[in-house]
Formats: sequence, structure tokens, C-alpha cells
Amino acid sequence: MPSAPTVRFAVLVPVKPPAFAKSRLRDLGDDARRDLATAFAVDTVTAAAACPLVDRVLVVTDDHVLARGLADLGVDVIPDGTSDDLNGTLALAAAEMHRRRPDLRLVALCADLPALRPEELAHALAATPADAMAFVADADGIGTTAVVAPSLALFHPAFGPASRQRHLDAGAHEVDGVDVPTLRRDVDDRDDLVEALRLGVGRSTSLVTTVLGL
Ligand SMILES: Nc1nc2c(ncn2[C@@H]2O[C@H](COP(=O)(O)OP(=O)(O)OP(=O)(O)O)[C@@H](O)[C@H]2O)c(=O)[nH]1
Ligand SMILES: C=C(OP(=O)(O)O)C(=O)O
Repeated sequence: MPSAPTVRFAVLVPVKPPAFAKSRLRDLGDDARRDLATAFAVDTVTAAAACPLVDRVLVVTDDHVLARGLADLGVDVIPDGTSDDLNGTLALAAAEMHRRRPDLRLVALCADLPALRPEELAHALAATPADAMAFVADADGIGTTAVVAPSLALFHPAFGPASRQRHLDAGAHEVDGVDVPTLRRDVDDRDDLVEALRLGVGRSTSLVTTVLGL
């Protein structure tokens, strides 16, 4: 008897231009803040692309230099569809991905997960339902690091302040029975960065933090 086909995913990674990103790291200085935001995005995208359940990665950014660097990693890159509207931009990116690969389930993944391990992403994705939107809360239990939908029609991310509660209020399924600390560890401030370094960060972030002496 033929085995059931494995469910496959497309990951959408929104990346705010590093020049404006990660404002809560500004005490490190503008160059360091920008370099860290860039490194977080590179490590997040690298881990997503290496995830065994992921067939495509689509980065959404208006930063042309970063776009070229990420395209060299073999992922697709498109510009923001709307300005300063993260959820609107993700909706447009999801529609574009659906046009390219309608067979893939959709994942929106934050770009500030420098410790992300591909197998933890796979573990979480495998725990998402076939008939509803799902999400992964961040390590603080207040925000969201990933939103997963089985179809474009069910893809309605609500990133922003207190997004875990907003996703729950929208009826999304919380992926909470899996041990995925590197997927939950988003980095907004210095304390988060210490936690990410403890988990073990990717090569780009490791290089930058070493140079900065962090
Ligand atoms: N393409 C795109 N990505 C965005 C935009 N706003 C936020 N993001 C991304 O969405 C994710 C979550 O955003 P935040 O954690 O709020 O990132 P941030 O704005 O750099 O951080 P803070 O300045 O600390 O709020 C990160 O991957 C950001 O790069 C946007 O307008 N366009
Ligand atoms: C946008 C979000 O991230 P952050 O808390 O990092 O701003 C979110 O959690 O929905």
C-alpha cells in the first residue's frame, strides 16, 4: 500500500530593513544593532531553508542589500507589499506563494530567531492541524514566533503587541505540547540575546556577537 504523502510547507519570513529594526538593541549602537538584525535574519532563514519539511522559503524585505545576500542562500525574495503593515505584507506574500506553489502549507516565521534549529521547526510544523490556523508563542508567552495555515483561506496572521492572545481570540490552535525552545526564542533585547546565546546561535550571529565581545 502506498504511504501517505508527507505534508510540505512554504515559509514566509518578513524582514524589516535592518537600518530600522531591533530598536530595543539601540543601546549597543546603530552599527551593532543593524549588524545583529541582519545576522538574526540570515540565521533564521538558513535554519528555515534547512528544515526537512520546508520546500520553499520566501523572504519579504525592502532592504536591497540584504535581499541580495539572502538570495545567494538560495531563497526567494520579494519586496514589502505594503508599508508598515506586517500582517498585510504577510497576506500578500502568502498569496504570491500560493500562486507559485498551491500545494504547500503556509508558515509565517519571525526573522529574529538566531538560535533556531531546523529540526525544532520541523517538530512544531508536524504538530499543526490540517484544518485550522495554528501558532507558536514566543518564550515570554506574550508574542508569537510562527503562524501556520493549511491553506491560503485560513492564513490570517495577527502579529503585533500581545499577539498570542490575539491569535487565541481568533480561534487559532496553539502549538504548546512540543519542546521547541529555539523556535520560541525571539530576540528583542539584551536579555533575549543572552538566552539565545545560551541555546546556541547560528554562524552569522555568532560572528557578530564575537566581534562585539558579547
Ligand atoms: N517585511 C517586513 N517585516 C517586518 C515589518 N515589521 C516587522 N517586521 C518583521 O516582523 C518580525 C517581528 O517584528 P519585531 O520583533 O517587532 O521587529 P522589530 O520591529 O525589528 O523590533 P522592535 O524595533 O524591537 O519592535 C521581524 O521578523 C521583523 O523583521 C515590516 O513592516 N515589513
Ligand atoms: C510582532 C511580534 O513580535 P515582537 O514581540 O518581537 O515585537 C509578535 O510577537 O507578534
